[in-house]
Amino acid sequence: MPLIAAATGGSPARRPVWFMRQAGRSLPEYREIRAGRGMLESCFDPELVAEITMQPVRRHDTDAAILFSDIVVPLRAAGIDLDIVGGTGPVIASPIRTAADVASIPRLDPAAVGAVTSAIGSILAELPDEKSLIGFAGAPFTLASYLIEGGPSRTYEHTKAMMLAEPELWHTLMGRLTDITITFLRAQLDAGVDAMQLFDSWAGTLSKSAYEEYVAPHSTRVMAEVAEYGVPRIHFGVGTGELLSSMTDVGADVIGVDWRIPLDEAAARVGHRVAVQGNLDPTVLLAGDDAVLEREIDRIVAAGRRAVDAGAPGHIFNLGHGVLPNTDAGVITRAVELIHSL
Ligand SMILES: Cc1c2[nH]c(c1CCC(=O)O)Cc1[nH]c(c(CCC(=O)O)c1C)Cc1[nH]c(c(CCC(=O)O)c1C)Cc1[nH]c(c(C)c1CCC(=O)O)C2
Repeated sequence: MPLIAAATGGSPARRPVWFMRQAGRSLPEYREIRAGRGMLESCFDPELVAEITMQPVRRHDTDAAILFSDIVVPLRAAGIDLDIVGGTGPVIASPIRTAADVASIPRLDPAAVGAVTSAIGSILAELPDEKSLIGFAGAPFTLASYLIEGGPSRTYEHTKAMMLAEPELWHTLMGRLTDITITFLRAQLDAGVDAMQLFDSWAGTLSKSAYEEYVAPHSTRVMAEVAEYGVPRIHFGVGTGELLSSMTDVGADVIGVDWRIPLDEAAARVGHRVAVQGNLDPTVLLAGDDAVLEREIDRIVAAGRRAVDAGAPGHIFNLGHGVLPNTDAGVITRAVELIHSL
């Protein structure tokens, strides 16, 4: 599998590429199959999960499928009242702010994500041998930010207030979310996913010292509790240029990089200890200009080569964040062809 080879210092048969949010609104076949069905309800329908996961692999020939699910699926499965609102994201019915709120967070019974694990079985049966299935979970900090703010946020003010002013409560909350994340990942790993990605999408809002004190111990526990499976552990966040080395220290095998920092510089920041994944700006796919697409893909491929020449174990091509919903599916296919041809 090219993705596994690139993650582990091997020689991939071709340059591996997949895109965050490759399964989603950019695909007409996704919009059709999701019509009239809620996002969360879809995530608990094993046939739908398997079908949507496979759609971008069939259409674009990416080297990996990423499980169609969401970071709040294990929270919902544990019994937390929340919804995913189109155009907004996760919305929590009662934000978690007090000690009583934190104490009320349930444990996750692996049987409650049986729809996810059964979908994984169907996907693995259909996925060609050379393609990898990536499982994922939200990291404890990013989950905590949704639970505390009650939804998306620009400032994360309630989250940071709890972290700084009530550190004991914060660590109790993070401990519970860490348990849920570990259970969700282990269920996917037991079902046979080939690699996993921990999404700490919003960790970039934190200073390095806050990340290391309030977040890293919990993400370290997540990574340690899945290490025995021996599958590549990818760690990603947006705006995390200053955190890359701390996010590697928690126990990543691959560091996901957003578009703000060149891949070779990112690789140097982590001492070439781990493979790099990224990092085309998702808006490049919207520019509507083939020459721009070629030039920008060339730039990423060249930086990835320099990273590997300097000692990084490998480069997995991806975007710096998810595919934007307005992206033309044909442009994504063209990008994959280009990346494979270089
Ligand atoms: C922060 C976060 C969330 N969910 C996720 C993250 C981490 C990744 C990241 O940083 O983007 C993870 C996620 N969510 C989804 C996937 C599927 C796999 C894939 O990447 O293709 C993955 C990996 C499907 C989804 N998750 C969501 C959609 C869109 C819902 C729809 O199609 O109706 C999809 C395909 C909903 C969602 N869920 C969330 C947001 C911000 C949104 C978007 C809201 C919107 O724009 O409507 C929370």
